[in-house]
Amino acid sequence: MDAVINFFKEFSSMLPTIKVMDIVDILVVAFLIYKVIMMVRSTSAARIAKSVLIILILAGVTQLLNMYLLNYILDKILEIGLVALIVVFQPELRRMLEKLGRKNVREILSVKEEQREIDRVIEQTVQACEIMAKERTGVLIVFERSIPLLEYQKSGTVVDACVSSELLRNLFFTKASLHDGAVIIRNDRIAAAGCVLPLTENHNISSDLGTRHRAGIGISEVSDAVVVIVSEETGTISVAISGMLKRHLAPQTLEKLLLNELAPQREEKTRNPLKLLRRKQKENKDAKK
Ligand SMILES: Nc1ncnc2c1ncn2[C@@H]1O[C@H](COP(=O)(O)OP(=O)(O)OP(=O)(O)O)[C@@H](O)[C@H]1O
Repeated sequence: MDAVINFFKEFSSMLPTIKVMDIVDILVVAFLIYKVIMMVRSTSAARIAKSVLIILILAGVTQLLNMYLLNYILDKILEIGLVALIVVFQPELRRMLEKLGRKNVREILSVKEEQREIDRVIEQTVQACEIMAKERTGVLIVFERSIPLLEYQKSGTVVDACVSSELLRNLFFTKASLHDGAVIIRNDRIAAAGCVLPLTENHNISSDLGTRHRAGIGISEVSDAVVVIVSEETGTISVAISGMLKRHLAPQTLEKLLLNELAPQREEKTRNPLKLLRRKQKENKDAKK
């Protein structure tokens, strides 16, 4: 308790000495922390970041309580952990630095960059699904969220590529070697293709649904992933979330659903107004038919 009181006493004595540059310094650090949180949010990195935060808090508490041995061990864990983190997140760090090099200052300061990317990913996915539904090509796309799907990714082939309608169509093209199984999308990139997913054991689902749909529902039961399925037989588009399957979706509904699930903080009015207008016109036209 004394330590806490001392801390606040010291803090209040320091207040008059704070300069403008100190405030700028704090604001810059806060902004950088915010950017890092936005970047790792809803990824496996977020879970690891939480663990690091817990260890940091424990290290602080043990220092305050003068628990030297435990504090020493936690300090060592943090030292080794930092090196381990750099090794584990080497691909993500490399991608982040590459992105940083490509952006201008305005883009670096903008918080909308990640949102624009997820919008683009959704647009490309919907475009691909619409075409593949018409062509009767079977599709199984898994959007990873906070629960890592690494063990399922391992059953497939690493792709690590930018999401585009053309690439998705190529991956599911019936004569392509990776068309069987699922594509996993992580952090707005195609992480892997040809992945084997767990089948649902739910006996209540419609008997006209085969293994592609069962696999899509299965992975949505064991994780928080959003799964898009296109039936090879009927061309219908479905989405599985938390073990529930929404069937017979129009491309526009699919887009709305994906935006809701994958970019919930996004408001309609912040999206490209021209695109919204075009979509509205198309919806009106479809309604008149
Ligand atoms: N466990 C699994 N993980 C990933 N993909 C799977 C799995 N099981 C089956 N699939 C995919 O589903 C395909 C078989 O689909 P099947 O026709 O049995 O299912 P369906 O739900 O009736 O789909 P469709 O309506 O498209 O015919 C396989 O070729 C494979 O690509």
